[in-house]
Amino acid sequence: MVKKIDHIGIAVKNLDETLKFYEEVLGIKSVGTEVVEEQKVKVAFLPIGDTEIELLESTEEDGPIAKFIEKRGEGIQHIAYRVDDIDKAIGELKEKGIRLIDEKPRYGAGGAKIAFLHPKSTFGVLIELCEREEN
Ligand SMILES: C[C@@H](C(=O)O)C(=O)SCCNC(=O)CCNC(=O)[C@H](O)C(C)(C)COP(=O)(O)OP(=O)(O)OC[C@H]1O[C@@H](n2cnc3c(N)ncnc32)[C@H](O)[C@@H]1OP(=O)(O)O
Ligand SMILES: [Co+2]
Repeated sequence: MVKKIDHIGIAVKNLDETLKFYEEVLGIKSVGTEVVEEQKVKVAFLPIGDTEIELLESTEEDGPIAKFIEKRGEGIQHIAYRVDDIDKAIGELKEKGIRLIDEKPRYGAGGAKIAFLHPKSTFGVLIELCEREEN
Protein backbone atom coordinates (compact mmCIF):
# COMPACT_ATOMS: atom_id res chain seq x y z
CA MET A 1 0.00 0.00 0.00
CA VAL A 2 2.70 2.45 1.06
CA LYS A 3 5.51 3.56 -1.32
CA LYS A 4 7.77 5.81 0.72
CA ILE A 5 7.77 8.51 3.38
CA ASP A 6 6.35 11.51 1.55
CA HIS A 7 7.10 13.91 4.39
CA ILE A 8 7.52 14.30 8.13
CA GLY A 9 5.25 16.97 9.64
CA ILE A 10 6.74 19.10 12.41
CA ALA A 11 4.62 21.50 14.47
CA VAL A 12 6.35 24.80 15.19
CA LYS A 13 5.39 28.03 16.91
CA ASN A 14 7.22 30.37 14.55
CA LEU A 15 7.79 29.28 10.97
CA ASP A 16 10.26 32.05 10.07
CA GLU A 17 12.48 31.41 13.06
CA THR A 18 12.39 27.66 12.50
CA LEU A 19 13.23 28.12 8.82
CA LYS A 20 16.34 30.07 9.77
CA PHE A 21 17.57 27.06 11.75
CA TYR A 22 16.83 24.55 8.97
CA GLU A 23 18.24 26.73 6.18
CA GLU A 24 21.17 28.44 7.83
CA VAL A 25 22.29 25.85 10.36
CA LEU A 26 21.33 22.56 8.71
CA GLY A 27 21.55 23.82 5.12
CA ILE A 28 18.19 22.32 4.10
CA LYS A 29 16.44 24.81 1.83
CA SER A 30 12.72 25.48 1.72
CA VAL A 31 11.06 25.33 -1.70
CA GLY A 32 8.35 27.74 -0.57
CA THR A 33 5.50 28.32 1.82
CA GLU A 34 1.78 27.86 1.42
CA VAL A 35 -1.34 28.41 3.50
CA VAL A 36 -3.74 25.45 3.66
CA GLU A 37 -6.88 27.05 5.05
CA GLU A 38 -8.81 23.85 5.61
CA GLN A 39 -6.10 22.62 8.00
CA LYS A 40 -5.52 26.07 9.54
CA VAL A 41 -1.82 25.93 8.78
CA LYS A 42 0.97 27.74 7.03
CA VAL A 43 3.50 25.20 5.78
CA ALA A 44 7.02 25.18 4.38
CA PHE A 45 8.40 22.20 2.48
CA LEU A 46 12.08 21.32 2.67
CA PRO A 47 13.11 18.46 0.39
CA ILE A 48 15.86 16.24 1.77
CA GLY A 49 16.98 13.09 -0.07
CA ASP A 50 13.93 11.21 -1.30
CA THR A 51 11.56 12.83 1.19
CA GLU A 52 10.63 16.20 2.68
CA ILE A 53 10.33 17.94 6.01
CA GLU A 54 7.04 19.81 6.39
CA LEU A 55 7.15 22.63 8.94
CA LEU A 56 3.69 23.63 10.14
CA GLU A 57 2.66 26.81 11.94
CA SER A 58 -0.93 27.27 13.03
CA THR A 59 -2.93 30.11 11.50
CA GLU A 60 -5.74 29.80 14.09
CA GLU A 61 -5.87 29.28 17.84
CA ASP A 62 -8.16 26.27 17.49
CA GLY A 63 -6.32 24.52 14.65
CA PRO A 64 -4.85 21.01 14.99
CA ILE A 65 -1.28 22.34 15.12
CA ALA A 66 -2.11 24.90 17.83
CA LYS A 67 -3.83 22.17 19.87
CA PHE A 68 -0.91 19.80 19.40
CA ILE A 69 1.62 22.39 20.60
CA GLU A 70 -0.57 23.30 23.57
CA LYS A 71 -0.76 19.66 24.69
CA ARG A 72 2.61 18.26 23.64
CA GLY A 73 4.86 21.18 22.72
CA GLU A 74 6.64 21.65 19.41
CA GLY A 75 7.81 18.54 17.59
CA ILE A 76 6.92 15.77 15.15
CA GLN A 77 3.16 15.85 14.66
CA HIS A 78 2.66 13.35 11.82
CA ILE A 79 4.32 11.07 9.30
CA ALA A 80 2.95 11.12 5.76
CA TYR A 81 3.16 8.00 3.61
CA ARG A 82 2.87 8.18 -0.16
CA VAL A 83 0.24 5.94 -1.74
CA ASP A 84 -0.62 5.44 -5.43
CA ASP A 85 -4.36 5.35 -4.96
CA ILE A 86 -5.69 7.05 -1.83
CA ASP A 87 -9.32 6.04 -2.36
CA LYS A 88 -8.29 2.40 -2.59
CA ALA A 89 -6.06 2.73 0.50
CA ILE A 90 -8.88 4.34 2.51
CA GLY A 91 -11.25 1.54 1.46
CA GLU A 92 -8.79 -1.16 2.52
CA LEU A 93 -8.10 0.48 5.88
CA LYS A 94 -11.80 0.93 6.56
CA GLU A 95 -12.40 -2.71 5.81
CA LYS A 96 -9.70 -3.62 8.33
CA GLY A 97 -11.36 -1.54 11.03
CA ILE A 98 -8.70 1.16 11.21
CA ARG A 99 -10.08 4.43 12.61
CA LEU A 100 -10.03 7.10 9.92
CA ILE A 101 -10.11 10.83 10.59
CA ASP A 102 -10.91 11.47 6.92
CA GLU A 103 -13.13 9.00 5.11
CA LYS A 104 -12.77 11.06 1.96
CA PRO A 105 -9.52 12.65 0.77
CA ARG A 106 -8.98 16.35 1.33
CA TYR A 107 -6.57 18.63 -0.49
CA GLY A 108 -3.26 19.35 1.22
CA ALA A 109 -0.22 21.43 0.30
CA GLY A 110 0.85 21.31 -3.34
CA GLY A 111 -2.59 19.99 -4.34
CA ALA A 112 -1.90 16.52 -2.92
CA LYS A 113 -4.81 14.33 -1.90
CA ILE A 114 -4.48 13.58 1.81
CA ALA A 115 -6.28 11.65 4.56
CA PHE A 116 -5.38 11.13 8.23
CA LEU A 117 -5.60 7.96 10.34
CA HIS A 118 -6.35 8.34 14.04
CA PRO A 119 -3.29 7.86 16.31
CA LYS A 120 -5.38 5.65 18.63
CA SER A 121 -5.62 3.17 15.78
CA THR A 122 -1.98 3.34 14.66
CA PHE A 123 0.01 2.76 17.85
CA GLY A 124 0.41 6.40 18.74
CA VAL A 125 1.49 8.04 15.49
CA LEU A 126 -0.75 10.38 13.50
CA ILE A 127 -0.45 9.00 9.95
CA GLU A 128 -1.24 10.98 6.82
CA LEU A 129 -1.80 9.20 3.53
CA CYS A 130 -0.74 11.26 0.56
CA GLU A 131 -1.29 10.83 -3.18
CA ARG A 132 0.45 13.24 -5.53
CA GLU A 133 1.72 13.46 -9.07
CA GLU A 134 5.46 14.08 -8.84
CA ASN A 135 8.18 11.91 -7.21
C1 LIG B 1 -1.13 20.66 5.09
C2 LIG B 1 -1.24 19.16 5.23
C3 LIG B 1 -0.30 18.49 4.22
O1 LIG B 1 0.59 17.72 4.54
O2 LIG B 1 -0.50 18.76 3.01
C4 LIG B 1 -0.99 18.71 6.67
O3 LIG B 1 -0.12 17.95 7.00
S1 LIG B 1 -2.07 19.40 7.83
C5 LIG B 1 -1.50 18.83 9.41
C6 LIG B 1 -2.42 19.27 10.49
N1 LIG B 1 -3.73 18.62 10.35
C7 LIG B 1 -4.11 17.55 11.12
O4 LIG B 1 -3.41 17.11 12.03
C8 LIG B 1 -5.49 17.00 10.83
C9 LIG B 1 -5.75 15.68 11.49
N2 LIG B 1 -5.65 15.80 12.95
C10 LIG B 1 -6.73 15.74 13.76
O5 LIG B 1 -7.86 15.54 13.32
C11 LIG B 1 -6.49 15.92 15.23
O6 LIG B 1 -5.30 16.68 15.42
C12 LIG B 1 -6.42 14.60 16.01
C13 LIG B 1 -5.25 13.73 15.58
C14 LIG B 1 -7.72 13.83 15.88
C15 LIG B 1 -6.20 14.96 17.50
O7 LIG B 1 -7.19 15.83 17.88
P1 LIG B 1 -7.39 16.29 19.35
O8 LIG B 1 -6.08 16.76 19.89
O9 LIG B 1 -8.55 17.21 19.44
O10 LIG B 1 -7.81 14.97 19.97
P2 LIG B 1 -7.66 14.43 21.38
O11 LIG B 1 -7.14 15.45 22.31
O12 LIG B 1 -8.97 13.82 21.67
O13 LIG B 1 -6.54 13.34 21.20
C16 LIG B 1 -6.83 12.01 21.16
C17 LIG B 1 -5.56 11.27 21.54
O14 LIG B 1 -4.65 11.35 20.45
C18 LIG B 1 -3.41 11.89 20.88
N3 LIG B 1 -2.85 12.72 19.81
C19 LIG B 1 -3.33 13.89 19.40
N4 LIG B 1 -2.58 14.37 18.40
C20 LIG B 1 -1.61 13.46 18.19
C21 LIG B 1 -0.52 13.38 17.27
N5 LIG B 1 -0.29 14.33 16.40
N6 LIG B 1 0.27 12.30 17.32
C22 LIG B 1 0.03 11.31 18.21
N7 LIG B 1 -0.97 11.33 19.10
C23 LIG B 1 -1.78 12.40 19.08
C24 LIG B 1 -3.74 12.67 22.12
O15 LIG B 1 -2.61 12.79 22.94
C25 LIG B 1 -4.82 11.83 22.74
O16 LIG B 1 -4.25 10.77 23.44
P3 LIG B 1 -4.58 10.47 24.96
O17 LIG B 1 -6.06 10.28 24.97
O18 LIG B 1 -3.81 9.23 25.25
O19 LIG B 1 -4.13 11.70 25.69
CO1 LIG C 1 1.41 16.75 6.16
